[in-house]
Formats: sequence, C-alpha cells, structure tokens
Amino acid sequence: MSTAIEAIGVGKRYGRRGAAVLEDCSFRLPAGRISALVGPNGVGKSTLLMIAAGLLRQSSGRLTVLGAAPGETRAKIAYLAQGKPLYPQLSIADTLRLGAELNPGRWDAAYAAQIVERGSLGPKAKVRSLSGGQRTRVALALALGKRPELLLLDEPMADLDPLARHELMGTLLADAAEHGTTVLMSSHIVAELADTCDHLLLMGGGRIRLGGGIDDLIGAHSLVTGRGDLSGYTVVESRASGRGRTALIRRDGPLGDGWQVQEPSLDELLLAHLRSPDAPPLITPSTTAGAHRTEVTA
Ligand SMILES: Nc1ncnc2c1ncn2[C@@H]1O[C@H](COP(=O)(O)OP(=O)(O)OP(=O)(O)O)[C@@H](O)[C@H]1O
Repeated sequence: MSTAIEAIGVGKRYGRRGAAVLEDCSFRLPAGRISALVGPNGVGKSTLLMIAAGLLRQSSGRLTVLGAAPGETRAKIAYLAQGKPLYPQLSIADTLRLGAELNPGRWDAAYAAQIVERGSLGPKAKVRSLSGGQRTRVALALALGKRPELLLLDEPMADLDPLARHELMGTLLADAAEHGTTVLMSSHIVAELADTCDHLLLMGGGRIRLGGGIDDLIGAHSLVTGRGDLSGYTVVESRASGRGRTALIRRDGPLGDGWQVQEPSLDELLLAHLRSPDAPPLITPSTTAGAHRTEVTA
C-alpha cells in the first residue's frame, strides 16, 4: 500500500520563542484513505495541514507527501484553507477559469462545473454575493476540479447545510473510490466523520495520539460497564455509573465476569480520548511512520 503522507518527528514553533505546536509528530497516512484529522481547538490541525500543503515549513523532523517534499508535489495536492479564500470580485465562471489556468493538464472543467451546478449556483454570480456555504461549494469545486491525488481540507463542512454536506461528502467519497484520491480533512463534526471517513488521526499534545483505520481503532477498544478489577488493562477513561463504572479500555485480553462489554461508537471512542489527554497513544501498524517506508526525502 503506497503512502500519501509520512511525518517523522515533525516539530513546529511559530517564531523562535513560541511554544511548540507540533512536537515529535510521527504518522503515516496510507494512500486512498479518507482520513479525519481531529483534536481540540488550537492543537495544531491547521498547522499540520499547511505543512503538508507546502505552505508552511516545519521547524524540525521530516514530512513527505506522495513520496517527496511537500513543495515538490504541489501540482498533485489540493488544499482548502479554513477561511475558503477566493477572490470576491470574480464571478464563479471566472473563478473556475482561474482554476483551469492554474492547473494546466490536470483541470477537469466538466467536473468542477457539475459541483457548482448541483448547488444551483449561476456561473455569473460574484463570489462576494455568495453565502458562506455557497462559497465552500465553489472552493471545493476549485479543489476537486484539479483532480488532486491528495486533498487537504481544513474544516470543510463547518458552514454547509446538512443536505449540502451530505451531497458534497458523497461526491468526495465517490471521487476517492473512483480515482483513489487520498483525503485528509480536519473536522469537529464527529457524526459526519463516521459516515464519510475510513481512517482517523487524533491529535493531542502536539502529536498523533490515535491513528489508524476507524474499524481497527474501534476494534482495539471495548466499552465496559460493571464492577471489578481493570488493573491489568489499559484504561483510557473510567467514570462512575449507576451500575458500578463505565470504562473505555484497550482490548488487552479477556475480561473477568461481571462486565458488560460493548463495542464503542466512533463518538464514544473520540470523546473518551479527548477527555483523557494522558491516555497512552495507539497508532496501528499501517499508520506507523517508517513501517512501510522504502525511501524518504527531506
Ligand atoms: N501564524 C501564527 N503565529 C503564531 N501562532 C500561531 C500561528 N498560527 C497558529 N498559531 C498557534 O498555533 C496553535 C495551533 O493552531 P492551529 O490553527 O494549527 O490549531 P487547530 O487545531 O487548527 O485549531 P482549531 O480547531 O481551532 O481550528 C495555536 O495555539 C495557535 O494560536
């Protein structure tokens, strides 16, 4: 399985004396996955996406995108920033024309136009006259029209209505399935991620704390309720409940009697890890940096 992004010991400080935003951040994102990038506000998700997009340089460590330094692969990457920057004075048609000019040889005009049309947007409408969600649609058309191999999206769903979100995420899924596009998108909307993503990177303390296929990560945990001894297990979170306690644990081995065991939902898995920033990290083998590596350039 080829690699879309590989980070090895990546660190980032803004300014010489700034606090470390990323610290020894290591992971591998296999190609073709639709991965959620999750974590609390200010943890460094945008910073990591900008480094992968080649717009910001890490302070230490190595990061490769599609096998090369991010700046060298820019033609194959589309990045959609949080603020969805577009030229307000341009019309939608002009914006898409700009996309064609900036991406010679790659631009899929019919596809970009289709994404815009599905939002009932007229090509003559000026970008400045669009709502936040409509702007997102145009920005996504610009990103997808490039037919990127890697799509980096910073909170793409925040201002979309539920129908538009569903439709555009469906487009992303179909695109990834048909063309093998790798998608890495930051989001706080966990319910939507469960339907869209098959891979997860959870950030905390400047690094990846949970990384892997969502099914594998869920399968590595149990939600247990009852009374008894959990001292032999890795307990991510434990809370008192009416029937003793409820805990999210790693499946380190068989549990004794007295525990009711359930598979956690993605929501339960994420919330438990977000509430327990000191829980030991878990990065599955396919997401471990270096494990599948053949060559890394600086
Ligand atoms: N240009 C900058 N100069 C100095 N500090 C910055 C700069 N950009 C980001 N930071 C700091 O880096 C940290 C990480 O910011 P970043 O935007 O990457 O977080 P995030 O996880 O994307 O947050 P959110 O979920 O709120 O969007 C924050 O503490 C932020 O204040």
